[in-house]
Amino acid sequence: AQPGAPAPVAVPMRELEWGQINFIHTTDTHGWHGGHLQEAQYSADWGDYVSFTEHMRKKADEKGVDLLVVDTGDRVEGNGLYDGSTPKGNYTSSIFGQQNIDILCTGNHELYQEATVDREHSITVPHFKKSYIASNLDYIEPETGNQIPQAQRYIKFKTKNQGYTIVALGFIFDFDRNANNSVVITVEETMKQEWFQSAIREKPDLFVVSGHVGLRMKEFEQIFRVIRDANWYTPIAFLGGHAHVRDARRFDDKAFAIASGRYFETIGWMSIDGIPKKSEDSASAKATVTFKRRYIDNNVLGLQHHAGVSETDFLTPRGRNVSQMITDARKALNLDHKLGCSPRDLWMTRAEYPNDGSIFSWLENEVVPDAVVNEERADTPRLTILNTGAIRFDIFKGAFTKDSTYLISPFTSKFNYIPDVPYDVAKKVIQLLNSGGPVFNTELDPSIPEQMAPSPFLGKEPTELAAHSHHHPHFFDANSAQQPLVADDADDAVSDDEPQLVGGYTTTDDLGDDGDDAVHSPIKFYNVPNCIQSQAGFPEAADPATVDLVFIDYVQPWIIPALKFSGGDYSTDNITVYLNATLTDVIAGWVGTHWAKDC
Ligand SMILES: Nc1ccn([C@@H]2O[C@H](COP(=O)(O)O)[C@@H](O)[C@H]2O)c(=O)n1
Repeated sequence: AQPGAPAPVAVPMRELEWGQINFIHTTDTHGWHGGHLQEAQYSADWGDYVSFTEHMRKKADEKGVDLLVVDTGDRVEGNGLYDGSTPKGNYTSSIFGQQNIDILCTGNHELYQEATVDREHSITVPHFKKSYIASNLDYIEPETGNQIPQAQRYIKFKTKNQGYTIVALGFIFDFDRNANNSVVITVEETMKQEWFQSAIREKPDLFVVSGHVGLRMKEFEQIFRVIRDANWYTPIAFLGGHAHVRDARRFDDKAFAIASGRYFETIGWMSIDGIPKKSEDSASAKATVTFKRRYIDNNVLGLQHHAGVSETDFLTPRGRNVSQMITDARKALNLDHKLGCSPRDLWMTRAEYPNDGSIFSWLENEVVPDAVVNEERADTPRLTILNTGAIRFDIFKGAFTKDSTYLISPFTSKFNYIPDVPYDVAKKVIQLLNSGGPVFNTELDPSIPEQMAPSPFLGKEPTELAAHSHHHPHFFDANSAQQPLVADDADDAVSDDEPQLVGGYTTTDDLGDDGDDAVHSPIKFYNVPNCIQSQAGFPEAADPATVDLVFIDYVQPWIIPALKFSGGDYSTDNITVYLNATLTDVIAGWVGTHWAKDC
């Protein structure tokens, strides 16, 4: 753990169950490789993780079983350790690269910016030459314009201890907001390609499908069906991500999937037993394959427990060195530099919106009206729209640092506007963006933020919108299977004869409700809309005739259609820059001016 991180407390634990092939899985770490410096439960850093996997590999060798370490993308964007450097990722690439990873693939956040795609291609892919898989992702070479696979399409290998043959694939969901130097081939198209058709006929003992894909999204379902049609009895292990949830899904009795949360809070564990060897067993149809899973809270106490080593023996030389690399990087980036002190906790989904404790109410009422201002248009009434997905994390009472600004909102999106829009037209846009209602009221799956958010147009889309129907602002679902950990509430106290529980993830998945390694008390959390809107510069006497319609550029694809739907005929020609600053800059500036420096 990093210096200054709070020490975790011992909690009731569920053990890991080992099988013949075991997986340790991270996903959606978003640069949190230094761990959580304000949450004891998640305070282990990437160095601790390196130590942990070294112990676990040794344990696997002693047991004569196999262990594979997997990462399924979105390693970038969301933490000062990544976003605070120039270029972004200057430190995290080498820190991440210290882990010995057997299978890894790309997430959508590795693809939003051209520079990120380039760095992935020139640093991470060659570093993990044997294990990086890009089944449906191409790279456009800047020098030649040639379209080439970002990495190998699939890998085939034999496991170290038992010699099982594995064919591993690495997908990203059908993402289409990727930078121009990358090409995402849809999963459906990919599966028609010759190499894929050969790969699924390789007759391995186990298929491993890694993917930056939510377990309930259509892509894993498609892949499962095609592999299963060609291989009736071969076990298939899916390792997914993107949805930021702990989850496990059963496809059939020989195919399971795990997703391992977000922000390096969770280390996923999946084990498979009863895998028949093709070379030895012709009756594989009869084999009973069992899958187990565990969601490990990422703190040193828990990692020591699972590794079965004492506190003094836990840190390996390599792991210790990685922790030091992180400490040095955080120092060089000045991430602990305090900008101000938050007077209270501000929650994304743990407080109702609108409410005093909601980060969105704070932005809407205090930050945006004050700090998203174009000085030349300051006297013109304005409506400013932000997608709630632009906010990535809570603010805790106390020091708000340079690091916090990136935890809250790391994106490079800036503010655009359309001037002088009739108020009667402009005011309807927010209603349209939010009119999809709560995700769980739709037939779509609740746990998939990007692809599955409902259309804000409730099936009445203007035709040009239909083509972008999965481009909706990130929608957080309050009723998803599991919830982010925060400190226990006083009123959650358990009776005297039960152990004191810490509030945290209480996951229910296709295998039941016993997946979390730490037994937690549950936490309530709430829905928030797709977008929020701030109003500023309005006259007191009456509504204005026209307003500037300001919006963060991420939501631009919906603005023109929404205006059209509201009776305003605009095109992208009417859109210009309002403020050349990111939300990160805006929040940092506001905090520096408004919050006290002593805490
Ligand atoms: N410039 C951006 C990029 C992304 N977002 C939000 O992030 C969501 C995707 O993040 P995941 O971790 O879920 O992959 C996306 O849906 C947006 O809400 C953004 O606001 N600005």
